This record gives sequence, C-alpha cells and structure tokens, in this order.
Amino acid sequence: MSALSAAPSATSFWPAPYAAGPVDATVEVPASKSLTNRYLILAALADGPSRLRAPLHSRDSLLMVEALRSLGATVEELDGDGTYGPDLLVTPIPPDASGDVSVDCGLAGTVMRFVPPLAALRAGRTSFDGDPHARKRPMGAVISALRELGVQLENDDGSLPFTVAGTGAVEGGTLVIDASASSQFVSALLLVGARFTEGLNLQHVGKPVPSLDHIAMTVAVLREAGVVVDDSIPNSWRVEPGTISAFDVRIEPDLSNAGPFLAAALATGGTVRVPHWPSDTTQVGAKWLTILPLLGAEVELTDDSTLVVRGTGTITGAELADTSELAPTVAALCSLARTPSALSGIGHLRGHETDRLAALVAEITRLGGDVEETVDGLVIRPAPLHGGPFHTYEDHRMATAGAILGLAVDGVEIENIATTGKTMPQFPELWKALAATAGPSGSR
Ligand SMILES: O=C(O)C1=C[C@@H](OP(=O)(O)O)[C@@H](O)[C@H](O)C1
Ligand SMILES: C=C(OP(=O)(O)O)C(=O)O
Repeated sequence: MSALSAAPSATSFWPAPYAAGPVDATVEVPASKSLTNRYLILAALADGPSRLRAPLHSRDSLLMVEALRSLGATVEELDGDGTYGPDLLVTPIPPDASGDVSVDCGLAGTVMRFVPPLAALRAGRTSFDGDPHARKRPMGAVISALRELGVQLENDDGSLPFTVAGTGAVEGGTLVIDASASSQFVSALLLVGARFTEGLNLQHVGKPVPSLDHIAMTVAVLREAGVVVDDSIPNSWRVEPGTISAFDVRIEPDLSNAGPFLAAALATGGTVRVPHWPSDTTQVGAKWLTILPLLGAEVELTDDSTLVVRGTGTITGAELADTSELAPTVAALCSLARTPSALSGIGHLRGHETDRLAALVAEITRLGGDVEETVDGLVIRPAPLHGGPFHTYEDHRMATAGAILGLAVDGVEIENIATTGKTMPQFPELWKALAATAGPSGSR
C-alpha cells in the first residue's frame, strides 16, 4: 500500500503476538507526528530553506509534504542520520505561487486543520478532501474562522470537502472561535498568524479546549522560529505579524507512539527502554512518567536520556483526566488492571480518527472486558479477557491498543494492522521484535 493511499477497507486480521513471558526490549521510536507536521508548515512559510533532521515518514507526514508541494513549496530528501529515513529540506512557498490545486487530507487532523489557513495566504483555489471518515471529523471552527477573516470558501457545509479561494493575503486581526472540539483549531490559526498582515488576536469561547499540551507545542515551535506569541491569558493568544525564521531542527521521538511499547512492560511484567527521551518537551507523551507509575509501573529516566519502564506483574486501575491521544493506550492497560479505572476529559475523542470512546467500548467488550462510556470518558472495571477479533475502524491507536491486549491475552486478531502507518509504519515489525524478547509463545 502506498503511504498516501487510503487505508484498505478490505478486512484482514493480524494475529497479535502473544508474549509467553516478560518482554525485555529497547525500542527506538520514530519521530513525532505533531512536531514533524508543525515544522513542515512553518518551513513552508519561513524566510529561507529549513532542514528537518530525523523527521517522521508516515502517511500523515507524507500527506503534509504532498499538500505543501501542491501549494508550491519544494521538499527534498537529504541523507541524514535518522534510523527511519532521510532528512527533509524544505524551500518555502514562493510569494507569487498561484493556480488551482487540490489537497488530500487522508485522515490526518493536522493536514485538514493546518493547511486551509495556509492555502488562504496563496492566490488560487485549493480544494480539500480526504478519506470517507475525514468528512465526519469536526472542521467547523476552521471554516468559520476563515470566513470571519474574509477568506472566500466554496462548496462548504461545515466539513470536508470544500475549497479555499485565496487572494494572496489575509488581513487578520481579532477572531473568536469555539475550539472545544479540537485544539487543532487553535494551532491551525496560530501557525499562520504571523503571516497575516495585522497578526492575530485569537480568543476561544465555549466548553474547555482539549489537548492543551498540543497548543503549548504550537506556541513553542513558533517562538523557536522567532515569532512573538503572547499566551499569558487563558483561552486567548496574540501572534505578532512578522517573519518566520528558517531553521534546522532535529525531531524528537513520538512519545505518544512510545506509549504502546512502554505499556508492554506493564502488560507482561517486563522491562522496556526507549532511548533519546527528551528531558524538556511539549509532547503530551511526557505524561507517561506520571501515568505509568499510577498504573503500577516503575519508571526511571536515566542520565543517558533513556526512559526505562518496569512492570511489576500487577496493573492497578487509576482515575486519569485529560489523557488526550494517549487515551486508547491507557484504556487498554486499564482493561488488564486488577482494580477499576475512570478516564475523564476525553469526550472530544468522539471526533478523532473514529469515535474512539464507542470503538473502545465495543472492542474491549468483545474480548470480554467491562467498559462503559460516560459523558466525557470511560469507566473500566476488571474482567477476564479472552481472544477474538479486534476491529480498528481505520484508527492507528485502536490497532495499537488491540496489540497491547493481544500481548497479554492469547488469540487476539487485529483488523487492518496497516492502519498504524498513519503515524508509525514500522509498528508491526517493531511490535513483533518486542514480543519475541518474551521467548516463544505459549502459556504464561
Ligand atoms: O495538534 C496536534 O498535533 C494534535 C492535537 C490533538 O488533537 P485534538 O485536540 O483534536 O485532540 C491530538 O489528539 C492529535 O493527535 C494531534
Ligand atoms: C487524533 C489523532 O490524530 P489527528 O492528528 O489526525 O487528529 C491521533 O493521532 O491520535
């Protein structure tokens, strides 16, 4: 399957490796999706060529690269020292770029939310569409924000597909949005705000914005590129107009995608090490250092920046709020716990790659689990699990959640494991290698 093609709809099931004993593995995790795609956007708007070292190469990052190429940026591959592919050299979109183009968003939230404001800065029509489920993901706040900013949109009914008819400039100014469905609405506007003639005063009004770590990440990468951002008032951001400076940056490993591997230590009572763990990061995956001990793990960050997680053989349930994109991994671990768990502050997961709350309830229940959906999360109670099919709904994090269960429960079969290619095409091989460290499968 090409990285850009839609995830296959034909049903194929992957026998998840079952670990006969404790795993003992060191796993080098590919680069962060959220950082790679933010740096790609900034590089396309910068004042000169930028280099991304050891970036992510996955479906979501390729969709972003292709989107930027369509808008006129040049993205070249350069030999680098990354384990999982070349560096990227990005030459920005030229000021006189114009013409009608189309962008395939796949199922990537970062592409469908971040690229339309960028397209508004260019003269020409850019049409956006994506996978069938992409048409169901919330887009309203980005679309209404562009309209408020005076940008013309065509064929839009509040979701994909639609067309942005850019004129080459956006005046900017004051904008009020409701970003309660996704932090990406805020990030999308902040990322391009410095290129609006008057900059941007953005305010959120409504229920709380989810995934605040991801907004902190956006602000941090903007400041690295010399953009002046004031985020001192909650729910309010000021981006000064100005230059986005070209940069040369090494991308951190994806700490969210490290999650399933770290979870394997708990699921099997083993040890997993992830090297190159950043000591200072805006990634939400930094929270593993506090989440995993609450679930019963011993966690240590060594002097050589390796995160070491040891399972004690017992997983304890926990009350955890605002786990954002970590939630499917957390839910899988909680289903293996000896005591109940409550996950809250994740109602917006209903608008992710699939309705993740419904999907987790359906699939964990199918394996014998006891899970209930609440207004803004899940309650998970201890129950003996058994093998069987685990449906994934084109959602990479459903697939990795199923793999965690399969490590601890014999006979779990995961639908369409290739869906992990959205952010980590190497997942099936890395997971098999991890499971193999537990010895040949059999009963524990
Ligand atoms: O900006 C980003 O890179 C992301 C923001 C979050 O989106 P939501 O705010 O919609 O949860 C997160 O869940 C998603 O995986 C990546
Ligand atoms: C919600 C996610 O992705 P997206 O960037 O497509 O929103 C995710 O990766 O968990």
